[in-house]
Amino acid sequence: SWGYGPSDGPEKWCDGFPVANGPRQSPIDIIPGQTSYDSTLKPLKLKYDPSNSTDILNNGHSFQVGFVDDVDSSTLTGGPITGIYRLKQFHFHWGASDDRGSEHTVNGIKFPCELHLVHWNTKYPSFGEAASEPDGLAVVGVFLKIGAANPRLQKVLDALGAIKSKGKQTTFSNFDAKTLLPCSLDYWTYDGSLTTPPLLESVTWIVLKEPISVSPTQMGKFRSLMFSGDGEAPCCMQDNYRPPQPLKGRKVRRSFK
Ligand SMILES: NS(=O)(=O)c1ccc(B(O)O)cc1
Ligand SMILES: [Zn+2]
Repeated sequence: SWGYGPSDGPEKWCDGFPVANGPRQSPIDIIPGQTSYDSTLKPLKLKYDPSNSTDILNNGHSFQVGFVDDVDSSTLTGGPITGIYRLKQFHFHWGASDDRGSEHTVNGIKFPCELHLVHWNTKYPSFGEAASEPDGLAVVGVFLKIGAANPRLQKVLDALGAIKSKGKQTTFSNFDAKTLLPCSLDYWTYDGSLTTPPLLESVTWIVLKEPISVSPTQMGKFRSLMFSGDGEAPCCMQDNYRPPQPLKGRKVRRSFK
């Protein structure tokens, strides 16, 4: 299946997933000077119940923290979306070194890491159904910038020892995803896609302008994970990011002046 190497990486994904060359692919390079302020955009409302994180999983492409999503306990409302979207999971993308790793870029600048909080529209019966609808998903993207160690992030990183290789999963309860958000919820928004196969064009992207901090040592913890499973040739999980894709005429709006 697909990966991030020379033989199975982003340049090859169009072979198995032709939508890779579609009209609303993600990520993109955000050029702030070319975005339009939209005063009709509402403030983002993220209501995350700290008690409903469930597990942490190495899925062979990243690691993700899962949430109970059979009730409206952790939700996204407001912002550019209408209705209620439920938090399903969050995960990250990062580089082999601190000079790259984010999927979205700003004026061509790459950050060392990017957090994605994945939500699905409750007008559809499940995540799987929503993922194939043009208004099915909303992903909040948060940049991580090198600076002081982030104590809230450290709680997630301390669990990585138990999920080093592909397929490993362990319980991860009572984690409040809100603690990973920056002070300001100012954002850019545009219509896009999943950034990994199946690359479905069902995502309203909401990229926060303010990054959160991560230390070089903490970045090293991300890179201690493996793409590979137990018994396979060990392959460090790093550079698991798709580069920016053509805008193809799309408008990027911003919620702030
Ligand atoms: N990287 S992303 O947030 O666009 C994303 C989210 C979910 C899935 B998925 O559930 O397959 C794939 C990519
Ligand atoms: Zn992602």
